[in-house]
Amino acid sequence: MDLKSNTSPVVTDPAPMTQSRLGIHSTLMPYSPAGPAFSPTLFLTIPRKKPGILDDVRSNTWLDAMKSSSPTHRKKSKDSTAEISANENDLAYRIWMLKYPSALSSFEQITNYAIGKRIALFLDYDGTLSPIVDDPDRAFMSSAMRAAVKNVAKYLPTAIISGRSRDKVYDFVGLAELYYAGSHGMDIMSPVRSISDDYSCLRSTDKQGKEVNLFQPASEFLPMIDEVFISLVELTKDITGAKVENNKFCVSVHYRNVDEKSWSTIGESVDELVKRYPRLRLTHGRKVLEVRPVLNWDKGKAVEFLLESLGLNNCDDVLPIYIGDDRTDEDAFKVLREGNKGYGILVSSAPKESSAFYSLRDPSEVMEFLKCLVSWKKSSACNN
Ligand SMILES: O=P(O)(O)OC[C@H]1O[C@H](O[C@H]2O[C@H](CO)[C@@H](O)[C@H](O)[C@H]2O)[C@H](O)[C@@H](O)[C@@H]1O
Repeated sequence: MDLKSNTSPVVTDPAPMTQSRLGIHSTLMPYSPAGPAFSPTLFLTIPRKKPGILDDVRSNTWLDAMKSSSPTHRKKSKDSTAEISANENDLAYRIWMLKYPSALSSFEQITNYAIGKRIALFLDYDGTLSPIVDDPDRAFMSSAMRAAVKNVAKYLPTAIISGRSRDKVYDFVGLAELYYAGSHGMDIMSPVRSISDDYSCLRSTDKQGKEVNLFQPASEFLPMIDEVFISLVELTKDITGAKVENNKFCVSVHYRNVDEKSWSTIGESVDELVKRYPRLRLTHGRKVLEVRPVLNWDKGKAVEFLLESLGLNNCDDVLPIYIGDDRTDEDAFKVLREGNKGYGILVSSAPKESSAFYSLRDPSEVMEFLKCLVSWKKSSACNN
């Protein structure tokens, strides 16, 4: 992951990615079949020195990383200094958008690439379909957003890939016509279809009683994750505002509502605990620490798995689009960019380094984008 902690609001240039800096992604040629192949070795080699806390972030200290982990909840002040800084932020965002153009203003460009192809849509949940809120149990998506997702799924194969448990994200979204991957892709329900022997799936049934494939590469970690969940609840019980969420194959420790003075306490305690489990690692997202198995599996691999399960891999007539807002979504953006397969769209209201091609400011723009896809599909159906 190549997210850099930066003192300047304007991000630094990453290694050259495409020839374009102005949104003309001309290297996204018709799908290249030479994308990264699935490695049957799921387990990562555990390094001699176990990664320390928040090793996925290049930051001076992990406390800095915890502080910079979400652009939301900036205090609004009325004085002129705040106004100047708001203007500077706005300018920085516009400059950033030269590199990550709005997927709405670039819609025609995107659909031009999609001519003669089927778009496969992958959506993150929190911060993408639902706005970031203080209480993770109340991160509801609006009914307008649900209608937009339902509508787009009539035209395009659509999957949700979330850090939440699959059941929980299903309950939030409530649409049976989608495909769901929970626990950052470590729990995927997909249609029954014969797929590569590299993936060992179980046969199961979905909530409607239909036969499905269940892919759970971290299943052996279940007892360990449950044990760690219980310990984390105990460990954080006296830290006001801390919340521990069991996401089945990973655990989230939320510190959004914890007084900043206690962030180091919470970070240290979680780090200490995870050090006792060499097969677990600690990453972080938006005001959340995440305990996950040391496993060569992520949202990027989940996209590849779903494309294969849906019969959409190895086709040069498929254009995958992935929309997400968080660090874990970068794995999916990378798979699409490096395999020259499709587009990542980063949802962010602040400049940040990303492997995505395009950007959208917030969930309301995501909804707009989904509606545009539907209108485009409808009009292209009329024209054919
Ligand atoms: O992959 P995602 O679907 O984006 O899930 C990532 C994490 O999202 C949730 O936490 C985030 O959203 C909460 C509600 O808006 C917010 O309170 C929290 O600060 C955010 O980090 C979810 O609760 C986590 O379990 C997911 O891992």
